[in-house]
Amino acid sequence: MEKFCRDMPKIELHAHLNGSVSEQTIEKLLKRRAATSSSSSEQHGEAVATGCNIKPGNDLSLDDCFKKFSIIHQLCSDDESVYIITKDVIQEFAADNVKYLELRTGPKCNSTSNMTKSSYLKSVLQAIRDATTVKTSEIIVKLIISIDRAKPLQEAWENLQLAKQFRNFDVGREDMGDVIVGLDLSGHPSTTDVEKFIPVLQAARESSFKLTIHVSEIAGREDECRKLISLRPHRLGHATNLSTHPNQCIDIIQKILIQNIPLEICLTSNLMTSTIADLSSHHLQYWLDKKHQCIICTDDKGMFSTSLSKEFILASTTFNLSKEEVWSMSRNAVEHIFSSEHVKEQLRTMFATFICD
Ligand SMILES: CNc1ncnc2c1ncn2[C@@H]1O[C@H](COP(=O)(O)O)[C@@H](O)[C@H]1O
Ligand SMILES: [Zn+2]
Repeated sequence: MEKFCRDMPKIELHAHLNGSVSEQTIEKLLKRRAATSSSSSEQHGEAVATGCNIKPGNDLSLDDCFKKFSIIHQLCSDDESVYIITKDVIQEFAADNVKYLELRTGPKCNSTSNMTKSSYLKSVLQAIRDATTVKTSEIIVKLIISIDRAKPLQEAWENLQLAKQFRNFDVGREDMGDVIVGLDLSGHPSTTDVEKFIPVLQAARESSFKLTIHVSEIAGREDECRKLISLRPHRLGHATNLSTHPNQCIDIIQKILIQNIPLEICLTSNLMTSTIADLSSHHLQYWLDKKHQCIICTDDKGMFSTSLSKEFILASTTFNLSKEEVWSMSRNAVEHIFSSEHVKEQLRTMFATFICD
């Protein structure tokens, strides 16, 4: 099964750029910083001492996880490092037989390095172009712009503006349509007052962007989830706590089922952030029993030392899935990508002609 999961073509639809940075790339960035600056040695020390990877078995909280994000953000605070991490992340997904990747990130600025949100985004897009236009590349990469729920509303409007401005940036694959395909709402789930973002998400929808929203990653977020689902998002991230108290959330569960909104499932992430007690109680089983569309994803492969193959292996061992079931979960993700019918058709053909034993 392990070989099968590694060899099988895969579709990754929930991967945060900065959370996907591998240990090797972090080493590379630390060396680069050490070579180019002497004043930031404190930052190196902090990053190295804390370690950017969360090791299995640690008693972690989402707070720890978000502290680590801010360390990675400090390390990737100039255009060149943003370019490096994007290229590396794409190559690592490609090496894991990911054939289509929807990477997501929130544009950032840094006055010390003169990085603007716009230059950040350009660096990401140039790296997508350079990583995917080499002859050996078989991966198609699209971008989703993240709105951080912990940041001010103004930032969300700026992100939408940037998404519109750069949606058809030339990444050398005109036949594949726009490179920016959607918007995401994510960030620390304990921050409240997410309703304020609804008009931005609505406007994004009206501009033909697809929407994916992190919902119910922690308990007690049913009311906000109800409001966000009324936007009719195209996919949902996590939805961890809905099935834990199905009676209180039955209306939400019904909506997800009736509107057929696929769920992006991130097993290791949920386990490591302790938002589930253990894998056997993971909500994937609940939704599979209802024959609902679930997409296996990594969330933050660097942060959680995982890969998409590892997530499929974990799903198959935890929930006793056969090779056929694993294959069809991977194949069916094609139907939920944010790209055009033309791209879907290419991926359908790729799956149909792939020989996997
Ligand atoms: C673990 N569960 C999670 N829940 C919510 N938001 C998460 C997340 N994992 C990652 N992010 C969001 O993605 C950002 C890092 O990527 P970018 O800097 O945008 O590339 C984090 O700062 C957070 O806002
Ligand atoms: Zn996420």
